[in-house]
Amino acid sequence: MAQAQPHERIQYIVEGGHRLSGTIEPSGNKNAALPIVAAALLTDQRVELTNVPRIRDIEVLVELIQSVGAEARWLGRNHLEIRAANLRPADLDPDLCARVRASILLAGPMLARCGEVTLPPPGGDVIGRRRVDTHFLALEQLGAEIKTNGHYSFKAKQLRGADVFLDEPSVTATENALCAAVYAEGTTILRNCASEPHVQDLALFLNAMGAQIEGIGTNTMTIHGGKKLSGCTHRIGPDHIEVGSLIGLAAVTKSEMTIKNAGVEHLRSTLMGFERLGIRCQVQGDDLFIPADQEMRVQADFGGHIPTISDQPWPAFPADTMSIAIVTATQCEGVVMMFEKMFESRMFFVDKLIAMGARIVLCDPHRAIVAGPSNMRGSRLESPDIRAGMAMLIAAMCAEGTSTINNAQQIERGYERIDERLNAMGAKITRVPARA
Ligand SMILES: CC(=O)N[C@H]1[C@@H](OP(=O)(O)OP(=O)(O)OC[C@H]2O[C@@H](n3ccc(=O)[nH]c3=O)[C@H](O)[C@@H]2O)O[C@H](CO)[C@@H](O)[C@@H]1O
Ligand SMILES: C=C(OP(=O)(O)O)C(=O)O
Repeated sequence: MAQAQPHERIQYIVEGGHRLSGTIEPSGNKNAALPIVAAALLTDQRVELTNVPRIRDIEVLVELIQSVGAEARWLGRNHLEIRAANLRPADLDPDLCARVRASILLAGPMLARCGEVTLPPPGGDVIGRRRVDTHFLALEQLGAEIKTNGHYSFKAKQLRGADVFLDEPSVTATENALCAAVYAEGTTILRNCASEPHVQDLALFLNAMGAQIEGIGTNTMTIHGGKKLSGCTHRIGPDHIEVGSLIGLAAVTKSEMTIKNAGVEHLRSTLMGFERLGIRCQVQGDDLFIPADQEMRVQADFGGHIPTISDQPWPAFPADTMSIAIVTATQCEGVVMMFEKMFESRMFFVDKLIAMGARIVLCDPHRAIVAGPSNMRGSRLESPDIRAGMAMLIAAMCAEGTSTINNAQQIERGYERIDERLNAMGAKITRVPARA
């Protein structure tokens, strides 16, 4: 089983120029599974989760919940059982917390169950400043006292419902606020909240546990708190970011691909973004069929003007699909502006694509102009974050020659057995573990 161990460094050696064909199913959504695993701490009863992606971020979070007293065991490859009968607000391992952004998601559930928790700062992708202010704003208004001294200490004698207006629709802050609000006495209204598919999935999970959350999928949720939460079984929804990655990959390698159970209800903005690059997918029930013969021509705006693909909070084009859209655009005819509005360092990886032959001007940290198509050459690459790493893998697969991607354990933070699953469709990726 290709599963990186903590501290293990992974290298991918990728032979470019192979077409893929076949059927693939996306894994469960990483960013849904993470808050849901954390939210399983809200009940002392047994929770069963299926379709859990077996990725590094989940393994780390499972270790973290075990360290505060939860029992967790894998019943199958993607089937996780959690029982948090006895929780203690123990010290959390700073190294583990620093490995994932999701460690911050323990704040809401631990505060609810134990009345206190101290968290070392979270980690996650280094793609720009990762604010925690919105988490503090929401939890404070729900009754928490927060002290920061290198670590973040949260305490609450009694969480109470409140009318909370978030200063920005932060995904993980909305998730922490939801977990605290379902436990709080009284009604909470969360305004300007995030509504990504993973936020929706968490809210559906909490409702399955007995919570009463209204407005799921909108930017105002009302939570009638204080209900006794019980155990439940929940299936994690498909990862729309992985689906977007597969669309880009199929298009640039001229592959015919069917993505089974793609979760098409959450793909409108993604499909619209790729359509701007001349890539069209056919929706067949809940499957997505990607034909091999794509137009791959940038669709100009009315009047022949250069179009833009920009990300924004849901339901707009997802920030985590931006790096994939950039690498895909290098293979499309025409000029397009890529506008990353949310993170200030996410675009820096384009220098690696430029070294491979891509024609990209990085105008500033947020905007890049891509002119295609370019012939890409195999290269030595270093993956800085999950999505840039996936973008590099895609570039390597359409390049002439062989590429080496170092730091590929970053890719495995978010994509389960991606080498095996792509090789099964005709890719040539060799995974080489190397001790740090
Ligand atoms: C574990 C997890 O779920 N991680 C996801 C979560 O991170 P996370 O919850 O950390 O991201 P946030 O939603 O808090 O914010 C992401 C970035 O966007 C900025 N921002 C946010 C809202 C807004 O209206 N304007 C704006 O500029 C924030 O200041 C921040 O720089 O959501 C991000 C945005 O979808 C994703 O990239 C991450 O994969
Ligand atoms: C930025 C991401 O993840 P995280 O927030 O966990 O770093 C991502 O999934 O692209």
